[in-house]
This record gives sequence, C-alpha cells and structure tokens, in this order.
Amino acid sequence: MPSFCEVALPVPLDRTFTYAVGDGVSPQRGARVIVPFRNEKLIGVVIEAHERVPEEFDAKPVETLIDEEPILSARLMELGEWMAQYYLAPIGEVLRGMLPLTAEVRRTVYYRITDVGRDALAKNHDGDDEGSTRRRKQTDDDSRDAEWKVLERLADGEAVKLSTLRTATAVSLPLLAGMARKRWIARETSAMERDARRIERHAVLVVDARLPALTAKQQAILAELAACGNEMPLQALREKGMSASSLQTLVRRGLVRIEERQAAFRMSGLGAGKIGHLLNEAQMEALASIATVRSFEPFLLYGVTGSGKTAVYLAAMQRVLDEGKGAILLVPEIGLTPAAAAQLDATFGQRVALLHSALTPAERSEQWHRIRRGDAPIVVGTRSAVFAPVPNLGLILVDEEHDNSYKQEESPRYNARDVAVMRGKLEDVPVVLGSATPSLETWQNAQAGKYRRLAMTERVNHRPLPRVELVDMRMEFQQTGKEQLFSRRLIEETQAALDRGEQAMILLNRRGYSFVCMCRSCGEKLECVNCAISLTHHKSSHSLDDVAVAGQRLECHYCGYRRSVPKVCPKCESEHLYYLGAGSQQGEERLQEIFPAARIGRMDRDTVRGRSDMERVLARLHSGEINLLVGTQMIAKGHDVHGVTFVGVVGCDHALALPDFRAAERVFQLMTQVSGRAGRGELPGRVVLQTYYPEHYAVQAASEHDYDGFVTREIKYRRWMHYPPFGVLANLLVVSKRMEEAAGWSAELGKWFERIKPEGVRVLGPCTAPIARIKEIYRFHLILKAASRRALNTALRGAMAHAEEVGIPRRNVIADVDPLRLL
Ligand SMILES: Nc1ncnc2c1ncn2[C@@H]1O[C@H](COP(=O)(O)OP(=O)(O)OP(=O)(O)O)[C@@H](O)[C@H]1O
Ligand SMILES: [Zn+2]
Repeated sequence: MPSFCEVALPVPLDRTFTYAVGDGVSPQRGARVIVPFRNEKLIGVVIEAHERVPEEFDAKPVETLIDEEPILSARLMELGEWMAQYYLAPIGEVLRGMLPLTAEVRRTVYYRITDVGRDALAKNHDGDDEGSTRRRKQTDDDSRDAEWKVLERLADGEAVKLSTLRTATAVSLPLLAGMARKRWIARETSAMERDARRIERHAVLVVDARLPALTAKQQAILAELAACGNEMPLQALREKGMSASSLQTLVRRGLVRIEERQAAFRMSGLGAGKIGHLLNEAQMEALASIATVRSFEPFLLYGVTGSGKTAVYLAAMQRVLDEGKGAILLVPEIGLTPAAAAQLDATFGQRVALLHSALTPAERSEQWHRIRRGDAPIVVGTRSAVFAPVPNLGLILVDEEHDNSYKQEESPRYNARDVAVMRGKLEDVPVVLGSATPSLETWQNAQAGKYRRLAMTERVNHRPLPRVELVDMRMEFQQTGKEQLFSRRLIEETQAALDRGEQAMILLNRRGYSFVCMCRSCGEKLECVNCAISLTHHKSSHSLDDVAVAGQRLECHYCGYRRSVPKVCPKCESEHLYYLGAGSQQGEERLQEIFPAARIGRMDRDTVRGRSDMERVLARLHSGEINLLVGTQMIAKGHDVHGVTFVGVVGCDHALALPDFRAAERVFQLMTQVSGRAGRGELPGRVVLQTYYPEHYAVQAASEHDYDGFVTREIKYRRWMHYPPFGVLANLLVVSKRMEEAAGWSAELGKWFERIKPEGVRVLGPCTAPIARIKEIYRFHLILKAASRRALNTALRGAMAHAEEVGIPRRNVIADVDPLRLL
C-alpha cells in the first residue's frame, strides 16, 4: 500500500503536491481527491501514488477520495501531461479544464477569528473602559461597529459559516474581505461531494384516491397530470403556471405524491431533423478514405463552401458507431446551430451528447457522465469537447478547423484542433480536420505529407460558387464625393435580391454603433478606464422580443465597462465630439433607411447572447420572415440558408493595415466563408466585396475562390519571414496591476534572454503589449521566435524557472504558445 500520493491542484503553479494517504486507501492515478490546501479544501487529481517520504515537510493527509476508480483514463491523463508540457500550463489547471465537474462539489465558506483579531477585540474593550465617547468619535462609521459585531460573534474561536455570520451580523462581503486583509479573521472553505446525478422531483397522481371537492386550481393540476401519463416533473408544472400551494394541498390530501427521480436526458426542443442525403461521388470518396483507417492518421478534408462536409462527418460517425465505437465532432463556438443539432438528433437520437457553452454546470456534468458510461458514444461540442471521456474512441473530427474559437485565450492556452490531433495519436485513431479555408499550419502539414489531403472541390449538385465582384471604395469615394458605408453596387444588388423575393446577408464585422468616439478640439480618443481600448458607442437597443435591453452608452468590448455618452470631451470640455467607424447596429439603421420595406434582422453579440437567440434568428431567416440579415462574423459561420442569394461584405479588410502576420489569412478566410453563404440552394449566388485594398492578394484570391492561389502566396511570405508554419512562436506576457512591476519584471526576463542567448531562438522585446492594459492589468511582452519546437520549449522553460528564482509570481508570467494574436 502506498503511503503518499502526488496531487495536481487547480492553482497556477507548475508542480504537484504530496499528501499522505490513510491505511487501506489507495488512490489511483486519475482519481479525484479532496485535500486541504492553505485555508481551503480543494479538489485535485491524483498523478501517482508512491512511497517517497517528503523530506522537508510533513505531508497532510488526503481528506476524501472521491473516486475509487480513475475518473480520467490513462490516455486522458497522458494528454493532460502533454498539454502541461507543450503549453507550459500548470498541470492542475489543465486537468481541471478536462473535468467539467464543478457542479458535483458543494463549497462552504467559513470564517474564524485570528490572534490579531482577538487583540483588536481586546483593545476595543479596553478602550470601552477608558471612555466610550472617544472611541465613538474616532470610529464614527458604521462599518467599525459591524466589524466588532463580527469579531464578537467569532470570539469563542469556532469557525462560523458565512451564511450564519451574515444572518447574525448583517455584515457585507466587502467588509469581511477587508477584515480578512487586516488578518483579523481567516477564511476557510470546505468542499463536499454532491451527488453527480441530477435529481428531479416529480408529482405523481395517486390514481385510486377518492376525489373530494376541489378548487379549480387543484382540478387543473390533476387534469394536467392525468393528461401527461399521471406524472410530471415539478419544474414542468411550475412552468405551466400551476399553483404551488394548491399542489401542496393535494399532497396533504393524499391525491398527489412527490417522488424523486434521476433526471432523464432530454434534447431540448429539437424537432425531427432533416434526413441525410445519399452521398455524392466526392463525398463517398472522402468517406471511404476515412472509414478504412483504424489507427492514427490525420486527414485534411478540404471542401469548398457548400460541398457537403457535414454529411461526410455524419456518415463517418455512423460507421464508427456501427463498429461499436465512439466519435467526437468538434464545432466552432457558434457552429452548433439548431439545424446541425436537429440533423444529429435525427441521425443518432439518444446516442449523441451535445456539449456547448449554454449548458449549466449540472447539465455539463450530467452529459459528461453519460458519455463516460458509454450511453452517448457520439459527442458533438465546442472546444473542451476534445476531452470528452468517450470509451472506445474510434474517430475525431474537427469542423472548420481554421476557426479561432478553438483557441482558449486563458490558462491553459490550448488550441483544441492541435489537442485533437495529439489525442488521436494517443488513442491511435484517425483525426479529420475539415475546412473550406484550412489554416496555413494544417495546409503545410498536408503539403509535407504529415496529413493526408482529401478534397471536395465542387458544391453539391454541381451548384456554382457565387460570382464575386470587388468594389474599390476609394473609387467609390472619388465618384460619389461622399464617404458612404454602402456602395452603389451593394445597394443595387441587395435591392435586386429583395425584389426577386430572395434573401440577402450583409457582413459588418464590428458590433455597436460606432467604434471610435473622438474630440475634434483636442484629438482625445475616449478610452475605457480599465483598458487601453477605445470605447464603442451603442445606441439604445431592443432585444428580439422588443424589450429594451440597454440604453445609449459607451462600452468597452474587452471588460464590459459602460458609461453614459458624454456631452463634452472629458479632457478639454469641448462640445465637438464625433463618432467614427460603423458597426452592425449602425449598419442595420442605415439599411432600414435605404430599404424601408425590408424585414431586417441583426446577428451579433448584442442581439444573440445564447443558443435560443441564435435559434430564433435562424428560424426567422429560414422561414423567410427576415429577408435581410446584417451582422458580424457570426453570420459567416456554417449557416446553410437556401434562400440567400446575395452577400455583401463591408469593411472587413481593415485588418490588412495592421502589423499582424495572420491578417491576410484572417481576411481571406472571413471573406471566403461569408461569400460561401450565398447561392447554397437552387438559385445561384452573388457577392459584393467592398474593399480599400483591391490589389491585395488575399482580397483578389477571395474574389476568385482561389484558395490555392492565396495559400501559395501566403506560404512564400511566411517561409521568408520564418513565421508559422515555418517556425514556432510564443508570446511571453508579463502582467501586473502596477505598471512599474510589469515593466521591471519583463526587463528582468529580457536581460536573462540576453545573457543566456538560447540557441535557435530570437527574442523580440520586451516592450508594452499592443493592448497595454486590460481590466486594470498592465501588459508587457516578449515574442519568441524559434526554428524548432524543442528550442522554443526549452527557452520558455528556462525563462519560467528564472522568473521563479527572482521571485516573479507565477500567475504574472503567461506563456502563450502558438498564439493566434500577439496582442
Ligand atoms: N449528397 C448530397 N446531395 C444533395 N445535397 C447535399 C448532399 N450532401 C449535402 N447536401 C446539402 O448541401 C448543403 C451544404 O452542405 P454542408 O452544410 O455540409 O456544407 P459544408 O461543406 O459544411 O459547407 P460550409 O463549409 O460552407 O459550412 C446542405 O444543405 C446539405 O443538406
Ligand atoms: Zn475595458
């Protein structure tokens, strides 16, 4: 029996912690435990059990072993360790991200008085004796009184639950936090396991009871139950507006019984899905290649927009299922559209688990357990679904593999597409990366023969790709003498589509009304108080149900800070404020002026907050209720609306002016994807691309559907500049609330790199990051560019070790490996 175990805890430290295990307990690798850590109880994952007695300290004992059996499989553990190594992310944070089970643990916060607190309390009493008037004067504020009340309640030394303490003293949370900072009281937490299964309470009709006289409300409940097979969840009764007190009366009279049931899995509100098509020749070929492989092999499925990649994914998953295995399909953040969900439902019914961001923690853990039990061998979900514990995995698919939402922009900063390939390798199963606009990384891997390339170069039923017309906005300005948001051609074509009874989509890739507010007198640009970011002007807006959701305001799109719209410049008090740059909200307003009869819908993060909003807009689009949709890049993703024959693209090439080596790739992808929404039905599509860079190769290639042309140019540039995929990058961020600290620490790391001169690594910086401050945190960075992965990893590791040596806290140094943005 081992006496100790190494536990990975969700704290930002690159290490594990040793705990003692009691007699008869043997925690297995991959099992969860609850352990004491500082003043808290944390859930960790066991990395290994061992006999090595720690030399410098007495190991505290494990409090609870949650899982007798490992909850993370050996392969998932290995994947986690690989991620920690590759992304320089704390192993505990990686493993926490792999286990969406927070709902299973109840956390309770306690407070306890400290010695410092006792002293303070004693002094206060002494002061009381000397003369309470003086004390009153010194501490005339109420908060002092509240503090004494808390100390007195805690004086007997027992830890008191936060909720009890608040009931007893009516103390506020900030006040408690302040007392903890003064070290008068100490915060402790305990964690308790909660039953993972969700329990639902059901009302059950007691059938053979004799019916006494009943009120109308009581009768309504009985009728409802009788109509639903004599029982239904309380939640559902409540949603139907049934009275709770009437129900209680019925229960008291023995007419209804309350029973607890384990919640059944329900697919929310999905109708019968579309039935699949017979695959065409190109689809069959792709499927045949994928389905004959049973060990690790990565594929690039390059299929133009509307070539029917989804049908290939579904068929491939069906094959895997027929062999008694499971599959994971990753989709971008908003890729799990109702249409896709309905199709999955129709194909796999109860065998599929959907993991998306709108799930509550309880639902997420419920899905997780279903998957792990083998009840749902088909998993479809966003980024973190790459960790789904599918037993007997047979296939991994990544739809729209180029999509930026696969990258997590917080620790652990992984890219789910790359993790998917690694997982495929560890599980020894094929991995398919699909896209109409593959990332340069994936394309190069295919070129180099590491990935097998499958191509579907035509749309289904030989439908043509849309004809794309470029409008040079500089010419437009010269010819019309006015700076216009929409060009004449865009307006003509939109009108024509609407006149023909067809639908149109217009992309304006910024949300809000105007994205810059400036002062004409002093040139001041209004920025967020927390971030070095211009504030976006929003007019008052209405949600889809026509409920006003927010008034006119300036808003920061990084931290959510809002302020009223100033009448005068906050700096020079001039009244000449003006607004620049049109966002989707302004786009909508202008379009309504130009096309008063159009039924306009908007799709951006202000109007579409969750899945149900998305469902509503798409349903209205499919039904034809909306015939003109304006929105941000949300409209570009995966939608398959057959009535759309025209797409207009407005101002999505600004990025080409930025010093960002991925700008061309991003602009090409967005233009191609959004163009790809046109002409997916019987009728051919048209596109108008408004641009200020008509000669740019990304714009040219997008207008000609020429991925090959684009990638050939782009590859040359990347190779020449040693940018990915011809070299590897990391962004080493140094952050702090205090600017001098961030500056000093990054300078220290810069000096270290200069001294060490890590082989094969070029270091740029340190300098302030392009966004110098986000959420009150100052940001400096160093960019590391290396020819080999190994050199990069070694250099980063060295820098991290040096940071630790010189006392830079771990959470203030962030390594972003394979960054998508160097901001
Ligand atoms: N074999 C087929 N015959 C006819 N129609 C098909 C066939 N396969 C798929 N379709 C239809 O073609 C349309 C496009 O398919 P799908 O949405 O899968 O395209 P895609 O390749 O994913 O495109 P995008 O990259 O633009 O999202 C859908 O309406 C789908 O129902
Ligand atoms: Zn901000």
